[in-house]
Amino acid sequence: MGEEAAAAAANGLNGGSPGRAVGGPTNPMVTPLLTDLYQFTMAYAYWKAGKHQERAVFDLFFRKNPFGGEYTIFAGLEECIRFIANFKITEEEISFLMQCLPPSCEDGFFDYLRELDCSDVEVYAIPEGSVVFPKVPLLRVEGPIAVVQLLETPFVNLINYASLVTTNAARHRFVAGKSKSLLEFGLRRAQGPDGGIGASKYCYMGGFDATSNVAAGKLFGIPLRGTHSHAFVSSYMNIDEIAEKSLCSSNGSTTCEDFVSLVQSWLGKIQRSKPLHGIFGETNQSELAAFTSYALAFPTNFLALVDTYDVMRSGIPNFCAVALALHSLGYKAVGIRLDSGDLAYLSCQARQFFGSVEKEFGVPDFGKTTITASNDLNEETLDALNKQGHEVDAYGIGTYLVTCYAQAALGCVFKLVEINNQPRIKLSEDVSKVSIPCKKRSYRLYGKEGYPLLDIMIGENEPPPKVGERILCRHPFNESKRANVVPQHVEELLKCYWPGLSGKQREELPPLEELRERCMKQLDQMRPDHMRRLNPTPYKVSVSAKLYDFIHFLWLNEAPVGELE
Ligand SMILES: Nc1ncnc2c1ncn2[C@@H]1O[C@H](COP(=O)(O)OP(=O)(O)OP(=O)(O)O)[C@@H](O)[C@H]1O
Ligand SMILES: O=P(O)(O)OC[C@H]1O[C@H](OP(=O)(O)OP(=O)(O)O)[C@H](O)[C@@H]1O
Ligand SMILES: O=C(O)c1cccnc1
Ligand SMILES: [Mg+2]
Repeated sequence: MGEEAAAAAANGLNGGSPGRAVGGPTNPMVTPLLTDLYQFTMAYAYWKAGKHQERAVFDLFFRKNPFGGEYTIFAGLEECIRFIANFKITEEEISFLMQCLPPSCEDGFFDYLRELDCSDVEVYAIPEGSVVFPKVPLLRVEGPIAVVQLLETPFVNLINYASLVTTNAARHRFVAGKSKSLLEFGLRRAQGPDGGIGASKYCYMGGFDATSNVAAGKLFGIPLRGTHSHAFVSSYMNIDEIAEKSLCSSNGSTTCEDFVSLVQSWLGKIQRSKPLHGIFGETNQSELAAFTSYALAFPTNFLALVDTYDVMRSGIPNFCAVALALHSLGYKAVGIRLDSGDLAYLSCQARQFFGSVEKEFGVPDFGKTTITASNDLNEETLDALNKQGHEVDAYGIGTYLVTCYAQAALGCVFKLVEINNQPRIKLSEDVSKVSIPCKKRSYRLYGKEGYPLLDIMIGENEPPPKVGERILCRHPFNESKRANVVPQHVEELLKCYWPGLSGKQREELPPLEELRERCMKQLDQMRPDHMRRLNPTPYKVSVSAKLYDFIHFLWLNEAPVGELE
């Protein structure tokens, strides 16, 4: 740490911003060089023209909600703040940049880069974990144009996937329902290590209960959960492999010297029982060996993967034999995992079997034994299971969740909206791609029933909407779409997360648990028709009458008039 940085840390400052010191990005690959080359070439051109210190305002926003839905969850803000709080180009990186840029680039530019940090940058953002909508800035970044330009790529990178996968997780939670456990099992299928770590963090934010990813558990304190794999089951050849057979009872009062025989005697009882008789004959003994061995290792956490050989003819009766043996020693088995076949049918069959065991052997709550399902699950399969009726208590979801298979990217963009207090606009043939100019404020207006009605953007110096006061809200580009709103509650969306030299109070970065709670609460607050999977109602995003007029004035001003011959 350099002298200045050390002094800043000692004062609880980072880059001149008051508040608790902010640690570095989770991924050490997130450095100032994690940007596109053109950001550095533009920075040079700004510097060469003496324009690099001009004050610019950029908005970071997306244009369309993902997954065919009408909402998105905003995530990735903390990592952006961690990045700018520690933004410093090292001498080694400067040397590399000298090689990348043309030899004609003057040394003075590299001296400028050496001194560069984000102390003069201001970042206003919607709190992480919020429900957000297209066109409304998630971030408003102000500062000297050259440095803010360098932030474009890392900011968009840090927010795009984070928001996409959080939204994906929230959508899975919505279909699964609140009572089900959702376990993220995607690490092996994620797009590399960063994809895996990010997926675990943001799926938790979006409403998952736990992850199998141990590193994510350590980094973020996410609850860790897991079962075992088919390899564990098929690694056993027969029951004689188990050498250490003794198991102490749960209260420590007795020791069963031969747990294997106890399991076998319970299997015999299940086989001889009238109500269960006929469902199965001989079960697979190597599977029984695997389950018994696992129970000996984890008597208080016994959970078995039951589909290696045959779910109903082997896996379930073998599981029950081990679970009943554990029960006779005072333990309670956790449950089973199904990883193939018709999960609706098999979960119902398994539940029925557990119910019969409960009755037959008088084991309280055995019928409620947890059933976990996995195997290429996604929103559609969860929805199909709901429609068919099932008995699954927990889902382990990997590939479709973490790779965001249903949509490759969110498509966040970073657009210049003002320079030197002059509003700027980006035009496009496609109206939805026209940017909304000006340094703006955004508000969420709530109606009588407590639901958010719409988001409105206004010019920075316009008076904010007030509770009980009618305000005209206009579609930014469609003249005929407008509505008068009398809000019952008004929430300003952009808060100061990095004050630069403005002297404003900086919002603290809440722990992940709090972001998750915010996300759950916000989703609960939404009007149900915006949330439904099929043909959801679009949420309205609007601008004030004054901003509407200004957008269209600037549009006409900037767009050349065509000539027809
Ligand atoms: N009841 C159900 N309704 C709709 N989809 C289901 C149901 N049960 C399972 N699925 C899904 O159907 C797919 C079944 O996958 P697949 O055809 O590969 O069979 P499998 O059960 O995995 O067979 P295998 O034993 O060969 O692995 C998975 O995506 C799973 O999530
Ligand atoms: O199915 P996903 O949603 O990606 O969830 C994770 C999967 O990973 C594991 O097995 P893996 O897929 O590695 O092997 P398997 O399909 O042969 O069981 C597990 O059994 C799940 O099926
Ligand atoms: O713990 C599990 O069951 C698990 C973990 C990762 C992937 N598949 C399954
Ligand atoms: Mg699989």
